[in-house]
Amino acid sequence: MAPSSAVGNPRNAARAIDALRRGWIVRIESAETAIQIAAIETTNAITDITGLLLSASRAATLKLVNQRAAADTNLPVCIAVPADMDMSMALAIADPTLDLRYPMKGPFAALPLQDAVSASAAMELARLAGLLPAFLVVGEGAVAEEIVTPEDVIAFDDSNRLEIATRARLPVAANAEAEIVAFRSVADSTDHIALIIGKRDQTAPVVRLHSECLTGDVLGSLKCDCGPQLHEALHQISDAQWGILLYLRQEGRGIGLINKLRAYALQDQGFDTVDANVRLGFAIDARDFSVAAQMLKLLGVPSVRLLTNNPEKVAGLQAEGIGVPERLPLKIASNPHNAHYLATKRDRTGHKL
Ligand SMILES: Nc1nc2c(ncn2[C@@H]2O[C@H](COP(=O)(O)OP(=O)(O)OP(=O)(O)O)[C@@H](O)[C@H]2O)c(=O)[nH]1
Ligand SMILES: [Zn+2]
Repeated sequence: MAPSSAVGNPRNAARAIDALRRGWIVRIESAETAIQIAAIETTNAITDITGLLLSASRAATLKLVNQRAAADTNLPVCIAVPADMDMSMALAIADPTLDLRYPMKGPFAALPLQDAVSASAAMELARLAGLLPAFLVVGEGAVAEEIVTPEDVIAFDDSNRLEIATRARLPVAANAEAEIVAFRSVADSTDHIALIIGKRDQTAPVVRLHSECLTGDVLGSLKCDCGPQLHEALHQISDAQWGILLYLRQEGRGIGLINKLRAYALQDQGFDTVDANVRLGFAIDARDFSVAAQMLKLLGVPSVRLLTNNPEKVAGLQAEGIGVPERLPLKIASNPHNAHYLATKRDRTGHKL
């Protein structure tokens, strides 16, 4: 289908995200066709199920690749409803973390995908809702709670403007001279935070983009390096003339807490951090660092000395017009629980360690 030039309405996407989290039916309408879906993990007892819509990588795990044209291997897949399917079987088909518990599944038959654009929009809605990208396809007899178009989903992503909501003094352990600035996100409830440390001058500040990690930041998880990186960054910023920590609400590299914990469950089964994300049906890294660029612009900061090992962060800021004259490495000693994770970041996602 040719991409439509229709202008989307982010409100429809916001309502669709809410509906999917509640287990309600959402109708995705494109110029030519419509598909009605409900998220497998939140829905119960929906009748008139005509298929299951799964991510491309879930299809690969379920050995559905052979049934599709080579050109389609990045597209979601719709499969026929297996005989006698109940919701626990649907969940076993959807959720890769259950594969060891329910190894005997299939064979499955792929159905022709009516509308690849709508199906891809469904995958993005799942990520935005923090849900597994796996849906029941519901027949036309059912009444959808919300109607959304693929353009609405794009408009939702594009509409995520930030504004400074409030600011206050916040003495922290690393430095008593700090100010916290809260940014309200217009489109969703992911409010971001900046902590400005030291006395502002004309030089480029030392800046850290820290993506939220509840397990590492709060619980002291040893599986990643987030907690120690956060504290090391605060100290390095504090040692500089001035600097800013941007605390970005991008839990799990943008797939949300629950999906990150599913990735951890897959890591318990032996998959590394990259393969776990892919197996769940997500990008390796779903973060959008333009949000950090927006925050810096609102703070009046045109260029930064960036504390990171991740070249994507440098590129992400530069792409939005923020100068990065210098990258400062952020080295943390590994422990037996995160050594493999850090090696994977070095070997598979280009981190400079
Ligand atoms: N999906 C997923 N997310 C993870 C995993 N481990 C950590 N994270 C998330 O990864 C993010 C941490 O990334 P950062 O430390 O900001 O960035 P980075 O890409 O490691 O780059 P640096 O700036 O070099 O630290 C947080 O959002 C964590 O929740 C994992 O195994 N799976
Ligand atoms: Zn972490």
